[in-house]
Amino acid sequence: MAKIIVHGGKRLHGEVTIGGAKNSTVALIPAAILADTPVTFDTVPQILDVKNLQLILDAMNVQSKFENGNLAIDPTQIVESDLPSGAIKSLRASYYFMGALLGRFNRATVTFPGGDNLGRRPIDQHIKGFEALGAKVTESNDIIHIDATENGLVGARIALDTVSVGATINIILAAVRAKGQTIIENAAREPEIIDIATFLNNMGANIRGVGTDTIRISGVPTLKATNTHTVIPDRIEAGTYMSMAAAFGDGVTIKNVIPEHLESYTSKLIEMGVNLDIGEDAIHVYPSDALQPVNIKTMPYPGFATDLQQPITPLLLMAEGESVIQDTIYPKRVKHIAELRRMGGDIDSEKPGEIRVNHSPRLVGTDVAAAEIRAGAALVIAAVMADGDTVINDADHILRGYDRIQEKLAGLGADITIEGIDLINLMP
Ligand SMILES: CC(=O)N[C@H]1[C@@H](OP(=O)(O)OP(=O)(O)OC[C@H]2O[C@@H](n3ccc(=O)[nH]c3=O)[C@H](O)[C@@H]2O)O[C@H](CO)[C@@H](O)[C@@H]1O
Ligand SMILES: C=C(OP(=O)(O)O)C(=O)O
Repeated sequence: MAKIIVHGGKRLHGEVTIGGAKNSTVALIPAAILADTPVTFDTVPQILDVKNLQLILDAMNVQSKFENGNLAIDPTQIVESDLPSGAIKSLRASYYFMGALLGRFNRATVTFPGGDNLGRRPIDQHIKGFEALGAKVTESNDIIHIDATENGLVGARIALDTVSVGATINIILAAVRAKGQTIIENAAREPEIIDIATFLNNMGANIRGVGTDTIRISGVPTLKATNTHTVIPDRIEAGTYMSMAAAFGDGVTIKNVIPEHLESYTSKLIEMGVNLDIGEDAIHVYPSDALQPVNIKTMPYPGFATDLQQPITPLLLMAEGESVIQDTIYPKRVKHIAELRRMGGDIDSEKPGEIRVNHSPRLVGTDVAAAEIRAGAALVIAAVMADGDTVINDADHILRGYDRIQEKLAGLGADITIEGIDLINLMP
């Protein structure tokens, strides 16, 4: 496991450019196997999840080449094969191979996915969708078998019981080449879902209503790429740098953002008293002094993202009073709390799903561990703000989803090193 070492106390200033969204990229890569031509993406983030998805592609004889943010994938020689369970378990989004393989071969055998340990993460809604499209789903020894070879996939009306990003995308992937029309009701509306649909529609798919809670997909027989797809900017990475800049910056400009994707987040920062200059595709965060506490409830998009619940906590520690966070999506997403307390943060979660954050003007560096990606992001922010050195163990979780974090933070003036991983090839 990698370690991130931060010599804290250096205030941030300058510019940082946000990469392509992790949660788009990790769905776009499995979606690429639905194409009958090679496909290319740009502004792909340099993250461990991409590396592991490439290993999975490799096992299926799908060649991929990743250089300078450009990812080329050739699925034209794809074969069905056993997928590497280590790579599947290293990330959540490997579950998109269920929908994508189903769309391509009418069947899929995939190990139950991994990803961040945020409490229970069922996939019953994905399975409900596959079954509605005519697939038979069985599970044995942690492996899910999905089979629609007898009659093929046939469009259906699917009302999701829970608003789920993963289930919405997985059903789109399975339905895009199915016979007839599929309607997803109570669909998730995250910008990453629009990005996947844009990629597929540009290849000839017929997906309408994405961004609303009713999505209509008319199946098409073939998908062909004719241009490079640019991944949308990562709103969670942007929010992470905004929290850092507001808590410990002397003026930071965050470039390559879509401000509309961050509205529920920026409105909380403004409520706290953070001064922002929101441009067309950049946000400048001014240094802030007296910050007010706020209450936050995480909700599906366009609500406040659960993935920004942890990254905002170091900023809330600077507010003069008590802030209360309720994570309605993942009530057990609290792995940052014990670690922030060890750094001097007055933060606790005595009631399930409720986090209380109190004014803690001085954080001190120590040894901590990143139990998952956004808990890790909160620790990186706290480490930058803290007096002394912080060693963040288990940092692979952070590198799963933060593009070139050492380079970006060093560019803002932080003193950060990463050990235990070759940062160019992301190999141990
Ligand atoms: C790779 C990726 O894009 N990951 C994101 C995705 O995860 P993921 O797609 O796994 O999360 P979902 O949107 O599916 O989950 C939302 C809620 O629905 C529940 N649920 C979900 C599916 C299901 O079949 N049954 C069920 O009960 C979950 O337990 C959770 O409480 O959205 C989450 C919520 O915005 C984010 O935190 C993750 O960063
Ligand atoms: C929870 C997250 O990721 P994943 O769903 O890939 O585990 C995240 O990006 O915050």
